[in-house]
Amino acid sequence: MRVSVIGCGHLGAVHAACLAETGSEVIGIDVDRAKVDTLAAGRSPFHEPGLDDLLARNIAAGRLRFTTDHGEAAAFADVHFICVGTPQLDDSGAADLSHVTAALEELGPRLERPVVVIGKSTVPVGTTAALSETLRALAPAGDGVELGWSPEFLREGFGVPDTLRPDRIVLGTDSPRVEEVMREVCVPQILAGVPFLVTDPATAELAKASANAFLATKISFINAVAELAEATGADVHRLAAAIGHDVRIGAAGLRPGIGYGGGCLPKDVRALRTIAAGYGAETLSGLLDAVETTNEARRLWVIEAAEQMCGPLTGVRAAVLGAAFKPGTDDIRDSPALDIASRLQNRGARVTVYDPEAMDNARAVHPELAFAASAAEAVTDAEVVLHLTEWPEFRDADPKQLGKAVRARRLIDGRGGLDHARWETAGWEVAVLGRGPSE
Ligand SMILES: NC(=O)c1ccc[n+]([C@@H]2O[C@H](COP(=O)([O-])OP(=O)(O)OC[C@H]3O[C@@H](n4cnc5c(N)ncnc54)[C@H](O)[C@@H]3O)[C@@H](O)[C@H]2O)c1
Ligand SMILES: O=c1ccn([C@@H]2O[C@H](COP(=O)(O)OP(=O)(O)O[C@H]3O[C@H](CO)[C@@H](O)[C@H](O)[C@H]3O)[C@@H](O)[C@H]2O)c(=O)[nH]1
Repeated sequence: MRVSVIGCGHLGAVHAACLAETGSEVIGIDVDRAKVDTLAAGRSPFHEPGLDDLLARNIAAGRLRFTTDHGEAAAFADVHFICVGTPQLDDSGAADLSHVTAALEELGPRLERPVVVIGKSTVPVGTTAALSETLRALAPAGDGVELGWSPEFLREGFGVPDTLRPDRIVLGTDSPRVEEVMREVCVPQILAGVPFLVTDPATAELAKASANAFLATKISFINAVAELAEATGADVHRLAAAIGHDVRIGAAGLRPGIGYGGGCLPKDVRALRTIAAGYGAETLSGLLDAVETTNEARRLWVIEAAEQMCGPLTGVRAAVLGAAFKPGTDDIRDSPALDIASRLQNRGARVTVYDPEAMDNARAVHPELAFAASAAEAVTDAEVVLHLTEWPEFRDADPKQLGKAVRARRLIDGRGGLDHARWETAGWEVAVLGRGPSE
């Protein structure tokens, strides 16, 4: 099948490469010329394991190309996937749909024959219904152009395997033709046993928002329990392992720490809260308020832990290990690590950051911070070291060696995963989120 993917960022570039890998002929379109050039050269513009290989192989095989020209996509494809960004609009928390409408305004007037358009971006409930009319009115083919929504659930860092073998595919449509076309595109996944769920558009849109809200709630739940663990001498990390064995709870997404960040969970929780409040669904908006407040509280916990250890932060040299919003990516959107680094700096600390992948992105957005070329360089002369993104190289670091470089052996582990006994044996004072005073 001939498909176009409109918007080639973290979602779209992976989607385009995986569609080509599973046999579609694919054209990717983005308004960002530099991104298109990088992709066309067979390289990913961001760190996503496995994506470079897929791009290079499928471009070489002639199944995948990239352009900035929406007209080329309209002429080529029978199905178009919309993968543009839907960031937070403003302080209200609502989603900004301007990229989605711009993409449809570029594409729509060029649709002269019947085609199917499938939205994959995360959008508020009701979007498909509203935009179906807009698209039909724009397209010369009129009612022959049908819009469905199939929200995406991939995780950054696992984008390729999550797309090739997702947990499920959800399609929101009332149209048998849209369903038929989507089933054809997804044949490899369906044959592999991936559940293919067809719902009305509103249910599909809300399923995506609810999935992210649930994931965020799970993280905030364990982080809220961390508060009580700290007060009572319990260890929330061991507690999480203990309750995670219950299959009804599950261990995934139950890692306590400095909370969730990234280009999705924070904005999607706020967008759903805003929608819920708008419909008078106050139980849900209240719950999501608490989820967000808990997430924010964990960032403050780190600042307070640093103050407890070092006293007033003015002039204190702090080494921050980690800048990406999680390991496995160079994405720094709404990164808890960088937010905390900035807050420490605002309180007078002299912060040096190191991350194995996200240095360029972090430097571009946070010129106020200092950056080091390695963990060893970052901790040199530090009076406190903060572990804020759990990259394997930090877990494997030798506390004895690092201890020789610092001015004071103080560690705040905001993510867990470090062998605290090993650090303590090497003479470090260790503060761990959610570990009570008895240890
Ligand atoms: N990042 C993820 O892991 C992920 C996973 C599931 C869903 N989503 C959702 O997917 C959507 C995209 O997220 P992302 O992380 O890929 O964002 P992104 O910012 O990485 O990529 C969006 C891309 O769209 C391009 N674009 C904007 N307007 C365009 C237009 N009119 N025509 C063509 N291209 C245009 C931008 O230049 C950019 O490259 C969002 O709704 C997000 O919530 C993201
Ligand atoms: O137990 C956990 C799991 C995650 N996190 C944090 O939560 C954030 C989000 O992590 P994750 O869900 O792995 O990352 P994303 O790549 O942002 O993926 C989420 O957002 C995507 C965009 O909507 C969805 O498609 C995915 O299903 C959903 O997991 C990160 O800051 C993590 O550090 C925790 O603190 N504890």
